[in-house]
Amino acid sequence: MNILLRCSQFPTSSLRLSPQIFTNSKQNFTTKARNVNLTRNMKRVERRNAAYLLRHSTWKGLVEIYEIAKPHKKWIFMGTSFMILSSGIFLIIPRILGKLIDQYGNERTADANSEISIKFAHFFKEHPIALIGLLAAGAVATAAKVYCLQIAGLYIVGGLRKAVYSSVLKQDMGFFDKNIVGEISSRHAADTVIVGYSVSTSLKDGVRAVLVGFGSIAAMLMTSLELSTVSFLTAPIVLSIFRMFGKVQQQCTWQLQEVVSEVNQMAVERMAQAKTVRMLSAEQQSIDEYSKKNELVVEISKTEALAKGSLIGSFQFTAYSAFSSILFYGSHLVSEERITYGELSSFCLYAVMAAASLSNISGFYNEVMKGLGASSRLLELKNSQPAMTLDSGIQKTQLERAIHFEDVSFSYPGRLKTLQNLTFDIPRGKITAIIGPSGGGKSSIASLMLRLYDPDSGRITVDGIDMKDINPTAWRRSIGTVGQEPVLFTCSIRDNILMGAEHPNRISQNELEQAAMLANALDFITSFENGFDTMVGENGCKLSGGQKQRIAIARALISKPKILILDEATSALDATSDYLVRMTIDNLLKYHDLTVLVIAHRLATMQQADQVVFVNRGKIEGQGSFDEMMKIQSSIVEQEALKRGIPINEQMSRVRTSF
Ligand SMILES: Nc1ncnc2c1ncn2[C@@H]1O[C@H](COP(=O)(O)OP(=O)(O)OP(=O)(O)O)[C@@H](O)[C@H]1O
Repeated sequence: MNILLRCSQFPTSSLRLSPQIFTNSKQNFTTKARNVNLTRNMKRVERRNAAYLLRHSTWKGLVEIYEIAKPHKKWIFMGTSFMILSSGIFLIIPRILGKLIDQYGNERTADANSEISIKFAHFFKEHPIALIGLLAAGAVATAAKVYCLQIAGLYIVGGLRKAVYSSVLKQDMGFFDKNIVGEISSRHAADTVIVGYSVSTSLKDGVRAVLVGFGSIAAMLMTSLELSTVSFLTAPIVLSIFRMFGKVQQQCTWQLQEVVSEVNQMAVERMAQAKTVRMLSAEQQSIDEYSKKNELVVEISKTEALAKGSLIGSFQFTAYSAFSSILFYGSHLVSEERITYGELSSFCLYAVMAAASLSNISGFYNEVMKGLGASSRLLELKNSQPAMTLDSGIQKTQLERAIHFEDVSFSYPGRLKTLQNLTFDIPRGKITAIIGPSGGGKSSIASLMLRLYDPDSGRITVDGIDMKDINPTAWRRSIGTVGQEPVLFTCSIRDNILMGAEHPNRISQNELEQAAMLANALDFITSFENGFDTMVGENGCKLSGGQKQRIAIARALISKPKILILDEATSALDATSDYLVRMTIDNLLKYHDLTVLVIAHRLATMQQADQVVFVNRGKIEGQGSFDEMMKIQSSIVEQEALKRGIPINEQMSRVRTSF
């Protein structure tokens, strides 16, 4: 019975509250503190975002995006063709309009045969409806261009998103221990939007802006060299204004993205964990924290708005000054008959087009750089090579003799030794119960058995074959696993159970019901109005703890595994649910020919085991049959009890009542 004493010390993880970090936000938020905070946050954000994105804006990413874009070149080709057509039409129109204006006056006109635009002007003068037709053709070409390139952009981003998602899901568990899932999912969600926007902007507007920009500058030069010189004099002023305010605005945009994503992340987390927030009465605390972060958003937005306003204002000022100069000087040239009214009109239209295109090019450049920065982070995820590949190695799906742990040591990244020199067997067709205090390493043994991690030293063999040589996917498929805290996905009961099957569409309703019956879940599932199609809510929030547990058991059984890993629930289930889950597990353990590793917390489970392994602080401290273990453990239990100054008899009675 001494072993029972030991077990009483296992702190049940009953109310495993999510590790929320509610920072103390009750102190007064003075202006000074706010400013210090703002500056510090801005600096941090700047370091993390703007600098990162810019420094990582390499053109190398373009090559990879090109590879992803390759299968969709049909759309890009069609879109580019329509773009050239529409740009050509809209570039020729101002010239034709200028010539048309001249046709109506007595101004000097060039020889009708000397220029194609004059021929067009003659033609359109005779057939004005054709001019409308040409404009309509340009508009249709523009619409077709936008459609094709938008589709191409969507395919490219979809491809990138899929590549990143599948790469992330194939990473080894160490990757998830080292990286924060929130950050990865934000990269996946937010960065793909930035890349998507950048790709579609570059394809749709960028190339067009370059084409039209250079085309209109060339047309300006061809129309009048003198007027072009006057216009180009304003270019350095416009460029320096763009540089100055554009930079500030760009930095603010990056900072905003980062802070807004932090605010969102916090809000989503607190809303998703509303129950925990309510239990901690932390509503006001969360609202205060949210407001504090929101203030930062407003502060950065103010700077951004100021930069944006100054940029637009200055641009308007320079643009109007430039146009006024063109008109004044142009009228002077017309009066001296050095150019015609028509030429002045065409020139003005080309100047407007050039200014708009130059402004688009600058925005396009920023978008491309931002997109490249974001894509480098995504490509880093996409190209990240897992230490353990998912689908290579020997296809071992049956256990013939035993799984053997041979002097196995293991530690999680950044942790001291979690498991040390473990040697024991999990024989085929037997029940092995792992017992021991909380944090001793029981679940880590199960993780190694599933090959979620590889040992640092020693080895695990399956029928003599090193587990490192076995195909991890095939091996895991042959094992049914029920965790201590069942995780359900936000879908129907049916889909949750079928998640455990290799080929879900080959599972019949009968097989589904059988698995649910074995898991003691059929009765409550059929009592629901929608039966197996009942939606379980986010992480199964619409079900009780015991129901979730039984669905997780059904999921583990759906593929009829010959090996089972059960991490016995220690969560506080209500009496009936607890009883039903216990019954289910007890029934499963009676099945013949099933190899079971059970992380046991109950006396009844331990008693059913063929062997019991006692793990404490990462070491095996005892191993044998249940009865043998009771004898071996006595001295350890007594020592522990003495250390804590608890009379042994008192501990014994406490333990007995807990089982
Ligand atoms: N992913 C991880 N990264 C780093 N350390 C971990 C990780 N998972 C577990 N640990 C640490 O490894 C040690 C063993 O944990 P493990 O979950 O195996 O214990 P356990 O015996 O199953 O505990 P319990 O009975 O409370 O579930 C603990 O100190 C724990 O903090």
